[in-house]
Amino acid sequence: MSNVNEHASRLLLRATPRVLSIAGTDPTGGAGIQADLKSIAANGGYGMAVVTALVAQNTHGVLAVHTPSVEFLRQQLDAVSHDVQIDAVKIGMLAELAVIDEVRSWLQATRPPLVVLDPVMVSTSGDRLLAASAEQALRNLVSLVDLVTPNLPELAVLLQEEPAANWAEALEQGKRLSTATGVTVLVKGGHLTGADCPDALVNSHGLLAETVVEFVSPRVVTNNTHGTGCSLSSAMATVQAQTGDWAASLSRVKEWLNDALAHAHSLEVGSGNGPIHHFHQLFADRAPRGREFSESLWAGITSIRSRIFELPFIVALGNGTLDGVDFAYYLAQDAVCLNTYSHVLTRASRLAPTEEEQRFWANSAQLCLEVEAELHRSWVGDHPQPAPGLVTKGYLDHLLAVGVQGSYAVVVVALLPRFWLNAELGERLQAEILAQGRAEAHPYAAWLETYSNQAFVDSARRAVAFVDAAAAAASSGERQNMKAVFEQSSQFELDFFDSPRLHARL
Ligand SMILES: Nc1ncnc2c1ncn2[C@@H]1O[C@H](COP(=O)(O)OP(=O)(O)O)[C@@H](O)[C@H]1O
Ligand SMILES: Cc1ncc(COP(=O)(O)OP(=O)(O)O)c(N)n1
Repeated sequence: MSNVNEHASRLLLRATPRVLSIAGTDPTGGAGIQADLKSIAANGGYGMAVVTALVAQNTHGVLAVHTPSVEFLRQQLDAVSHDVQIDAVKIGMLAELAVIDEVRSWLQATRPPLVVLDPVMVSTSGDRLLAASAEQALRNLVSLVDLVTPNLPELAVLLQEEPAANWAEALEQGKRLSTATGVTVLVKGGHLTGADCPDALVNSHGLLAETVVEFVSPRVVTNNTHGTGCSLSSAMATVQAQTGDWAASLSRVKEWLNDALAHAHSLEVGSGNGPIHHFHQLFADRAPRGREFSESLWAGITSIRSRIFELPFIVALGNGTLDGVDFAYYLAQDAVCLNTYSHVLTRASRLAPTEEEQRFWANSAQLCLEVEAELHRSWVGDHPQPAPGLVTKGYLDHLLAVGVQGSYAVVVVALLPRFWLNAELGERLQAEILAQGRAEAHPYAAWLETYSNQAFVDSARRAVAFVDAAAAAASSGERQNMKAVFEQSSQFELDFFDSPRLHARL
């Protein structure tokens, strides 16, 4: 423990260290032991847990604390240490004096090779997690550990000083605590304000390359900071048991923690200060299931979809007041588009991994050519094919580039918005017309039928299902690429619907 040389000689590095958390509970899973176990696993350790206190708490605060007897605490501690070789210990909430004394006695008897102490005193919600009468005992415990990780109010209590008002003062306090205890102090900047969130390892006894080794990361704008201190300290215990280098450990842990904060909102746990996303890396890498991927694509273009329905072209198309010049421009450009679209569909068919998909994309390519011919017969007439307008050209260049360079997954996702957005548009406008009882009199009802008929809607559904299957087989990097390409094609669809307003009368 605290003695530096002793620590260095006894610390055996392990790829999967066995890490014991001695801490209180959080039934919502964001802080305490539940957070520690996730944090240890997310950082590559095997987590174990001894409960010091049962805490009825949630993302809003603490309702009650029940502290089991110290005899039972010791039985838990002994049950682990009599059987398992412990590589690192993280100590969190200790609640009261008797608990601190028992943990201290167990540490002295067991002498684990690496101990990190998070001196938990008060939660973010302002509730006490350590009896005021136990503060001195906690101060005395610091010199028995290898790393102590106080937040700014805790650092002040340990030193019996006023809380630091800024980062420079915090570092000075960290130095004083290290000098007094011989221990490395992780000074944390979470409670400060500012665009950055600094943390620093401070050791006044020459253990580090410099007395202060600082790491700064951007401050994540989020309310979901519940359990960050717990997660940081248990991650530090885990990674230090793998690397044996405090600076390298903090650098790695801070990067992980920052991403866990940035992804926290996706968990949607509780209505107060939610937990961080410990397993964001694992979730990002795992293959999506069912319609998960397409649902995330669809949700990602919510604003594009709303903007399409607000376009003057679409509003006028729906209520039948669309100017013939705009409609003619749109149809002529659509005919140009369909031709190239058919080429890219043929490419998708060539790349498709199953016969079913090959047939589907090939049939769609054929249908496109038929719709193009029908457009000429019924709407465009014998007018010569116009040059592609600016938007059409941009969209076609995008589709052709993806068609030439993209994998099957990327090609089909580039084609998807045309199926999906047109099916949505056809269905919604057709329903509007029917609701108004104007199907007979509506000038564009026959054209809208192309996209609202059941066969087209079914095709769109199958295209979505094939994209989901392709995403499930893709790497996470390729899925990111798919999402970007889908958004680009969707943006082009929006611009395409708006192009008559901008270009029809030039
Ligand atoms: N909004 C944030 N953005 C980035 N990092 C943060 C943020 N809030 C806290 N942290 C980091 O979380 C860890 C815990 O910090 P802190 O809030 O100071 O302690 P505690 O959770 O014990 O009160 C530190 O590494 C700190 O830099
Ligand atoms: C059981 C338990 N232990 C510790 C805390 C405090 O967690 P911490 O990571 O310091 O941060 P906040 O949750 O206070 O933001 C806790 N709440 N419960």
